[in-house]
Amino acid sequence: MSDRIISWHGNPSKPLYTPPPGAIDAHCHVFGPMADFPFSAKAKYLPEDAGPDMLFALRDHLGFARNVIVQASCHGTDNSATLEAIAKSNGKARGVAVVDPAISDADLAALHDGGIRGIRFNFLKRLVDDAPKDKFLEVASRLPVGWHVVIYFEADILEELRPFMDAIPVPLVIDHMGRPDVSQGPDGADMKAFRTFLDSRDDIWFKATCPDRLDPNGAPWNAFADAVAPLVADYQDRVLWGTDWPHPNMQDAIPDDGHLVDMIPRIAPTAELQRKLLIDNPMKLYWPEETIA
Ligand SMILES: O=C(O)c1cc(C(=O)O)oc(=O)c1
Repeated sequence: MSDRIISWHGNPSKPLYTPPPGAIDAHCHVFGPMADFPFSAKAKYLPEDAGPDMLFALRDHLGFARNVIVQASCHGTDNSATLEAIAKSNGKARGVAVVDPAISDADLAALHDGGIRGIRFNFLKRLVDDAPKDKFLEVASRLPVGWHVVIYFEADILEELRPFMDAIPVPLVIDHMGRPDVSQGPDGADMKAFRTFLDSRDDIWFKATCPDRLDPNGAPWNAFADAVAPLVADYQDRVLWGTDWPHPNMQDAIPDDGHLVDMIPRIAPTAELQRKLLIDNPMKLYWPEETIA
């Protein structure tokens, strides 16, 4: 692999929309810094450094209070960079790890102590070499209490993954809604299939994220807003939101993070929907001890 890439905006705008106090960016990543946390030998992209100081500066600039840091594929199963970012956050970040499925129970417990509350299974062939379902199921059956599984897949393998996902005994969180083709509209085949999946269990959550990845027409992402707003309204107690900063692999269409935040009122138009999306829902998954039972 050769040049390191930059996939994030150098000077994102200040959003016009102000998130409510306590709002959580529930999907973001850190890259490196490489000198301290080298990238995986199996990484499919080699980014410039985008460490915790940059992430927390962006959090403040955009008007958020907390982050959920999802282990990026370029760091493989070494969660040190994610753990270091959580440790530096003064309790304002928690995370999702990617683990070798053979991880010991003691190492899972250590991840919990470091602020991890879930593990991620990635099924995108352009990001990972293999995704062993049998091994994933085994580790999913012995996670620390309160953890969930985050799954990243593309819409064309939703049906194929159903038996596997149905067998996971903890809550599921689906990254980027399983990448529907939002240009099909709110009643398109991909959205319908995703709704059927959501209706199969009441503990499937999803992230209404990544208009930049999912809207083939680009900014201002009208197709994304049209397709996703009804989903947020209908599943308002199970939806999360995040920037996806530093936008892995988006170097050819880098989104302005301020504009991403300005999508929030377009997919969640009322104060109540916004509170659920940005505070109540992510708090239940990541800071449950602070929520009233
Ligand atoms: O679509 C992607 O390229 C992508 C990659 C990663 C990662 O490399 O972990 O995470 C994401 O949420 C999205």
